[in-house]
Amino acid sequence: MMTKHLADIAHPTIYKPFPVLTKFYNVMLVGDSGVGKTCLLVRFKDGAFLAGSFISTVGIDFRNKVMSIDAVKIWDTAGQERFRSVTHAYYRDAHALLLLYDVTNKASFDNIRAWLTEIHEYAQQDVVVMLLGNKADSTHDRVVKREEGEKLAKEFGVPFMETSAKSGLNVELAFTAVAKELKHRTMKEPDEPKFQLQEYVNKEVRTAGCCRS
Ligand SMILES: Nc1nc2c(ncn2[C@@H]2O[C@H](COP(=O)(O)OP(=O)(O)OP(=O)(O)O)[C@@H](O)[C@H]2O)c(=O)[nH]1
Repeated sequence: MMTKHLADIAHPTIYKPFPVLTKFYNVMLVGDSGVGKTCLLVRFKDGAFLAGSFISTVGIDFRNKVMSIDAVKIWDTAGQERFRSVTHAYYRDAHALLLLYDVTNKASFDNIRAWLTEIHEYAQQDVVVMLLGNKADSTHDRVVKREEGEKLAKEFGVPFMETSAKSGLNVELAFTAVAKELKHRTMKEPDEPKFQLQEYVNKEVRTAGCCRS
């Protein structure tokens, strides 16, 4: 066990206590089963990809991550219908929702409208929602074009990007962007302009297959 000596405590330059984090933003991952919610969380949290056999989330799970902006508590929900009543209970505490579909699965894209209806029903009115087209690395199996995701996002007025839990494409950005928006809302002076989430995303986003990803 580590001990702290009084002599160290008397010299604040030597002993700096850890900063006390007072704020955790709740970020919830939602979308059909198998779209890659758990993988996205693991990629963001640990920088790794969970390849191989697919183990469905049961109910709900969470992980904390301290970012340079602030800390986030990420709630990984089960996409399976049978857990829906469990996950509904968590919506109202969510500050942001990352809504995922899988670019290789048309049904998961078609279900986005139903997910948005559900969000509307159970989440707070001012919740930050971002649409993510995951598995953008799967070039050969892709059935949903990036433009289709962009169009749907525009229709609902939410920011959009494609991600890949496998390659890491835009994963950090998705979480950073919502954390920046939330932080800005909390800290903003009354006369300060609003944080332009969509503009920030447009500036930072990388495209699948592009050399900059
Ligand atoms: N190619 C590719 N495969 C992915 C990606 N993300 C997830 N997968 C695969 O997709 C499958 C499902 O991933 P999960 O993260 O478990 O899906 P989920 O959305 O959490 O599923 P539920 O827990 O049932 O809601 C796994 O076999 C992953 O390896 C990705 O970005 N690219």
